[in-house]
Amino acid sequence: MTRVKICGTTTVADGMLAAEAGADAIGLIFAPVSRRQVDVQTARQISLAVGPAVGRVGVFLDQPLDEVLRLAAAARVSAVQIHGRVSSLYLETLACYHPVLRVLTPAELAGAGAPPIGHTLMLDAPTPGQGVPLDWEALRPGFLPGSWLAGGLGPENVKQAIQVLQPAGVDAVSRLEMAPGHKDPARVRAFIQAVKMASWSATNESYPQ
Ligand SMILES: O=C(O)c1ccccc1N[C@@H]1O[C@H](COP(=O)(O)O)[C@@H](O)[C@H]1O
Repeated sequence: MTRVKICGTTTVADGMLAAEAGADAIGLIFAPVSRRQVDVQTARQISLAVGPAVGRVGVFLDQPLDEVLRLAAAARVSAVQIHGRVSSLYLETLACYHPVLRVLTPAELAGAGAPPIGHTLMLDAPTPGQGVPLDWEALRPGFLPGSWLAGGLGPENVKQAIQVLQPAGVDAVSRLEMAPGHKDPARVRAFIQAVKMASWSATNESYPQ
């Protein structure tokens, strides 16, 4: 079953929207460059509102390890998503505290081996959060089992992405919004439904009739 994360959550209402629509996780973006950056007090309120059954993924880009740990703890996240160039020690240290969703670009994937314990890989565009899809067919040879997929996913194309790559999870934001940081409820619901239908089809079509 492909998991689904709805990212760029900036309000309790949008967090509850995703949770009630069946999202497995929501993303709370702390990267200062993001138009969807959420303050840590609001993030904690969102985490507490959606409750323990929904993953809360803190999203970071080019931020010091101590800042990541401080924000992650204060916001009550259940995992951290790390973009950008960081050392192995940075990632190993972080994995002592939180499950790590390590984001790689297609170019970085070429040289990456299987992730260490506590890490899950996610493929995303070089500039995240822009709604630009990756070339899924080109990714197919090197896409590691258990990896997640992001980049330009929406209700209209996620079924094809799942059919091509069978990702363990999918993650989206741009194509689910009315404005940066503000979700379109109908598109969020349609995206989650499309993921679940595509995942169900892929599972059941593989069984011998
Ligand atoms: O969305 C952002 O502003 C952002 C900023 C910095 C790091 C990550 C960001 N978002 C991530 O981008 C992908 C999905 O993007 P899209 O659907 O193509 O718009 C997802 O991993 C978000 O966590």
